[in-house]
Amino acid sequence: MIEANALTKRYGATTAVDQLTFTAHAGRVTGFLGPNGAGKSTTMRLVLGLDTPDAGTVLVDGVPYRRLKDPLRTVGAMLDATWRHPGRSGRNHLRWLAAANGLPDRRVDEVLALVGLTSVAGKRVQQYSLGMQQRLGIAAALLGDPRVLLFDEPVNGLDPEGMAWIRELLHTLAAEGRTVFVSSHLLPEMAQTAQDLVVIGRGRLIYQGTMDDFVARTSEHGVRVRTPHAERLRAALTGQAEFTETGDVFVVSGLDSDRIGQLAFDAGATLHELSPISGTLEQAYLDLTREAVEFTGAEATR
Ligand SMILES: Nc1ncnc2c1ncn2[C@@H]1O[C@H](COP(=O)(O)OP(=O)(O)OP(=O)(O)O)[C@@H](O)[C@H]1O
Repeated sequence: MIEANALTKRYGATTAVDQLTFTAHAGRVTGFLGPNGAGKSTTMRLVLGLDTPDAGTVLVDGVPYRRLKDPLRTVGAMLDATWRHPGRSGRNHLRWLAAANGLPDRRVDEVLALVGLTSVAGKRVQQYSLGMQQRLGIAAALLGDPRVLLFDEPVNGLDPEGMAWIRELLHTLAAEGRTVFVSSHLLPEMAQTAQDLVVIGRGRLIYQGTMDDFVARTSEHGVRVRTPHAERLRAALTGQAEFTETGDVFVVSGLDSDRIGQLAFDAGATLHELSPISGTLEQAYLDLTREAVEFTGAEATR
């Protein structure tokens, strides 16, 4: 479990993390979302004791990182997958990490197998593709068999196969009872990966809860209806619900599909389609973060 309580970090005049309180639970994949500059990387660094908070606390399985007796056995992280040790092989990189942290050498081969790098373990990391570097970063995070895992943008630059592999791995790690805390800018990918969400904007919490509840908040709800009898349907819906009309397609909000079907039937309007529109993570996210976006599109393109 990761528990942040009123966590605050300032850099000069910038408050990167502002009174942030959230919990990432064991046995769940928690997605960490926020616009650029919202404070995600800073938060992850605070969790890992790489930075000191100005106020508040963050605990990893009940203990501040710096007081953990065996940090690598408690928490593993992949913050910057492109960091590498030029000239060293993947296996030697992990051996070096294991030795520095008092972990058994045999664990190196176990994690190499776990991430599918056994056959290239002797190759120099310089020659690794981005996908292989990501896998090596994940292997390093898993080295101490930790209960808590943090991944910053683990699918960045990966092909669909690589993304599917990471998704599967994160699900497995959570199913084993671990806490998995992961940031990503790829919302459709996150929608398939995370069960819980922590969303921040300008360093502050704007949502904490389940993915399902978050998506249910979206304004993109309604029912799509297609009819050759637009006039009859329009008359039936007027005063009963809000709707938009484009050709023979109506998008109705405020009534469920059972009720719309009944109204259409009573009005003698044949329906060729009656389908609820479910919200997407992307829509819910855009709705919620609109005001919290630090750099608007206009500013970002300057
Ligand atoms: N070492 C630092 N010195 C000064 N300012 C910093 C430092 N690290 C972060 N910041 C500032 O703190 C804010 C939060 O940055 P952070 O990198 O945590 O955001 P982020 O959500 O990870 O962004 P991105 O999605 O772009 O990676 C930004 O305004 C950033 O410029």
